[in-house]
Amino acid sequence: MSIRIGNGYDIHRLGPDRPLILGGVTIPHNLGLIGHSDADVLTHAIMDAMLGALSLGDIGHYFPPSDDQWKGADSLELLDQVHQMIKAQGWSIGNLDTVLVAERPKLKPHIETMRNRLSERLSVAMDQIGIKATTNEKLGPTGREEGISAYAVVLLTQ
Ligand SMILES: Nc1ccn([C@@H]2O[C@H](COP(=O)(O)O)[C@@H](O)[C@H]2O)c(=O)n1
Ligand SMILES: C[C@@]1(CO)OP(=O)(O)OP(=O)(O)OC[C@H]1O
Repeated sequence: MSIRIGNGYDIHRLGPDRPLILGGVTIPHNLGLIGHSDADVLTHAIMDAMLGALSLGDIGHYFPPSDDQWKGADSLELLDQVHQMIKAQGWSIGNLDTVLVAERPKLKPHIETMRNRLSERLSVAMDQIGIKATTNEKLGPTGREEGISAYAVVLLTQ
């Protein structure tokens, strides 16, 4: 068996009149993430980790923010495309693990829903999807609630 590992990171600004979508799940909050797409920072980090594992570049290469085609894009649909790319090369997801950095809202009540949504979308078991949340102890841009960031590590097997 061959294995490959990749990591991904993303951050998006928070602002009013936007939904907060994380891992394909809309989370009730007074602020949402701003982006050209739906700004699902968790799914973006996961896609970059999947691409990185196979040295395929990053999501901006495939879905340029300058292209109107991706305006308001559902990041789960982009995830489907990235998943197809890795499957086309004969790779499967071994597991993935992620960290969400958000001062607010409390994400713990939504983590199982996110894990479930992503495991269904990627056709893997829930125990292959790790999602953790932490505050940034009020430090830096995430600590000041200017944005939410996400880190992801993905292991691929062949
Ligand atoms: N947005 C968040 C941030 C954290 N949590 C949960 O709280 C725990 C403690 O967080 P600290 O940053 O104070 O270490 C963390 O382990 C998460 O379980 C959360 O639900 N939502
Ligand atoms: C998926 C894309 C598409 O515009 O989403 P954005 O909302 O622009 O988010 P970002 O993480 O800044 O860049 C990735 C883009 O490719």
